[in-house]
Formats: sequence, structure tokens, C-alpha cells
Amino acid sequence: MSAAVQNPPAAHADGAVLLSVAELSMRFGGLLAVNGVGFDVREHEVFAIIGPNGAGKTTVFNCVGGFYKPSSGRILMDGKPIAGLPSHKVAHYGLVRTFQNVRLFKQLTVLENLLVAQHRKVDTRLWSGLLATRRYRCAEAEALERAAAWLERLGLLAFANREAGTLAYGHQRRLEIARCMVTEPRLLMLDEPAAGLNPHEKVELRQLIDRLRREHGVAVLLIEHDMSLVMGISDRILVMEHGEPIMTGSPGAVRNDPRVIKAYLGEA
Ligand SMILES: Nc1ncnc2c1ncn2[C@@H]1O[C@H](COP(=O)(O)OP(=O)(O)OP(=O)(O)O)[C@@H](O)[C@H]1O
Repeated sequence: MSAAVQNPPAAHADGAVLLSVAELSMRFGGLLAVNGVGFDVREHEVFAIIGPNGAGKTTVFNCVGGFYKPSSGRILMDGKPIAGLPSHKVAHYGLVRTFQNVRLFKQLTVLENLLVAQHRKVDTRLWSGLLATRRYRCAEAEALERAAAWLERLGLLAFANREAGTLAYGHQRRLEIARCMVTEPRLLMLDEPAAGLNPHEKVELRQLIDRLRREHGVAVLLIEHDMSLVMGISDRILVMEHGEPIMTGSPGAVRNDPRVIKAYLGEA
């Protein structure tokens, strides 16, 4: 990795803490997949977790996102404990995620995918729908408006009525992000968003992440193996190996740390 690459300034280093993870551990039988991991994500910050395959990154994501109940540790969102809550409850706190492998409703249209994602905001009680109460109709119209706005922002409006499964892979990945954004999250968790993208799409992804935090105020928690993307977009980076944290620091500090170079980045 070239030492000449410039780091972005740590512009968000003073923001309020949004997510706080402390002493997080996750055991699968005899395997301690995550051991004593701690980090904070601040408002509007892009915070990345990197490390070799099997380091425990996705397991941390699954604990934070409500897919695993951690064996021990604290996870606070806005100061409120969320460890062990199921993912739909975690989403109530404004924390949503994408997956390593695209998970869309492939037989539904692009637009329908965004409407389904907002069911929490629309009163889905049967009688409300049957009676088409004013509140229900309003919420439905707003959901449609929000969906159309995000499709437009992400350049997907022309595909609104296409089945999601027929979109090109890069568009499906963008639709996943749109599906998160219609829920108006405060913290967006992206699990290897650049995987399978071509170089041009990676540049667009970087611009998109930057726009989301600047214009829409989200913080981003990122797992990614593409070091050019990670180093270019992150304010701070946590490096993991064998389930344990090696260090947390700015891209420059991480890139030059001998332990990180040995465990993951390799010699330039
Ligand atoms: N549900 C599970 N049951 C048992 N072992 C698991 C489970 N999930 C993960 N592991 C193990 O925990 C360890 C950490 O895996 P994890 O997927 O979190 O790593 P990772 O850093 O995300 O790797 P990658 O970069 O390849 O996605 C690995 O040894 C993995 O085999």
C-alpha cells in the first residue's frame, strides 16, 4: 500500500457517541469468535472494521444488529442497551444493515421492496387498511413518496417496476442501501458493500457513502476488504484478528502500524 495516499481529515472526531460497544464477546461452542471487542461510532462518522477472513467482523455486526445474542458485553445505542434485542427492535433505534450477500425480495418490484421496508412506519393493522383510515392513507402516500425520492437519489427510478431479481448486480447492491435509507436510519451498517462491484461502481459507492453522511446525516459502520475504499472513506478503523481487537485509529495510523501490516495489510 502506498504511503503517499492522503487521509481524509477526521472531521467527525468530536461528534456525540451514537453506538457504544464494550467488552463484546461471542462464543460458538468451543470457539471464541469475538473476544473483548470495544469501539464507539459517533454521529456522522464512517467507522470501518477490517481484518483477515475469520477475524470476527461479521460476528460483531450480527451482535450489534440483533442477529446474535452476545455471550457477554455491552452494546448501547444512544445510551440505551440493545444487546440481545432482535433485529426489528434494534431497527427502532435507527440502526439498519445490509448483508454480505444481497438479500432482496427478488420477485417483488424495486418499488415494492422499498414499501415493504417501511411497514414499521405504516399502520399495518388490518382494520386500518380495510377502513382506509385517513392516517393509513397518509402514511401510505408518504411511504410511496419516500421510496420514489430514494430511487431517484440512487439512480434507480427507471427500474421502479422491474422485478428486483432482474437488476444488474451493482444496482441490486444500491437497492439494498435504498431499502435501508427509506427507514431513515441514524446508523447504517454496510457489510462488504464493494464486494463484486467493478472499479467504476466502487468509485460511485464511495461518493454515495460520503453523500449519505453529509446530506442525510447518517453514521456508517462498515466492514470491507477493499482497502482503497476503506482508507479513502473512513474516519476511524478498528482492526481485528482472531476475534480480538488489534488497534483502533485513523487510516494513516492503521496503515503504518507494524502489527496491522503483519496481520493483514502486508508489506508495501
Ligand atoms: N454461526 C456460527 N457458528 C459457528 N461458528 C461461527 C458462526 N459464525 C461465525 N463463526 C466462526 O466465527 C469466526 C469468525 O467469523 P466471522 O464470519 O465473524 O469472520 P469475518 O471476519 O467476518 O470473516 P470474513 O472476512 O471471511 O467475512 C470464524 O471462525 C467462523 O467460522
